[in-house]
Amino acid sequence: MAAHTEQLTRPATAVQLRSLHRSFGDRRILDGIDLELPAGQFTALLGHSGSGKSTLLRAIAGLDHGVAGSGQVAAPRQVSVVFQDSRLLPWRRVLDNVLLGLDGKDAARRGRAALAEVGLEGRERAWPGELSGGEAQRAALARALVREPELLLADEPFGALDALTRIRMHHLLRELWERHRPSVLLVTHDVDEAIVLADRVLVLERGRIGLDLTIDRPHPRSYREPVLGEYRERLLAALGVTEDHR
Ligand SMILES: Nc1ncnc2c1ncn2[C@@H]1O[C@H](COP(=O)(O)OP(=O)(O)OP(=O)(O)O)[C@@H](O)[C@H]1O
Repeated sequence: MAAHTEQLTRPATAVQLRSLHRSFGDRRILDGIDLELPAGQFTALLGHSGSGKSTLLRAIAGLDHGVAGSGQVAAPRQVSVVFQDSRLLPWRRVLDNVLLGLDGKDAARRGRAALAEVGLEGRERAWPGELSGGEAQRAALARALVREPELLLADEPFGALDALTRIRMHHLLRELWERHRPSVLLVTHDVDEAIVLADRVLVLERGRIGLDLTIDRPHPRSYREPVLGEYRERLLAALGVTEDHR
């Protein structure tokens, strides 16, 4: 059985993984991961398709009960997860989706404020089917943020969006992070997305963290900054992408 997720006692550290293993049948996906994510850090996780990024994220979220494995996972109690699709319930209006499971007199006001923060003021009573892909992901972000998570786990949240919407969402996510300062772990297959958004980029490789890179550049960053090219080269090399493959 997978290890139980417990609350960390050291608030300076958001996530602590010790010797994390996960397997499906006889295929070992995560092979002894040791990792610490400091509180409030924006981290991206890269890796080839099938390298185990989502498996790692689900282990941190405590969403992998029944998966074979061992090791320790410590993570905050307040965790929100955003996926590639918004997972809004189609039969509930946007605000009701954001508020799902929230109690308290203040909940509706907080939900409206969260929707305003992601640029969806006035769409509270819309049905999810009336939203564009980008708007639906905005609503998913509002639903995540209204819970004031200490840790935001995002599994390719912009993977299904067009290039322009994606860039707008990058700005939004970074802005929201600056305002709320949760720890973020963003799973992506997009090297540029990782470099522009995150202050630390991890590469998952053969079940381990193959590269742990600090991106020490001020924000906002542009894709075209030449200095980011050096980080890109290092990450692409870690992913095994050489000039010949581009
Ligand atoms: N429930 C499952 N049962 C069996 N195998 C699984 C299961 N979930 C994932 N796997 C396998 O584990 C490996 C890692 O999957 P995972 O989804 O974590 O990779 P990923 O890096 O997120 O991939 P992608 O970038 O394509 O989303 C894959 O080979 C996948 O087929």
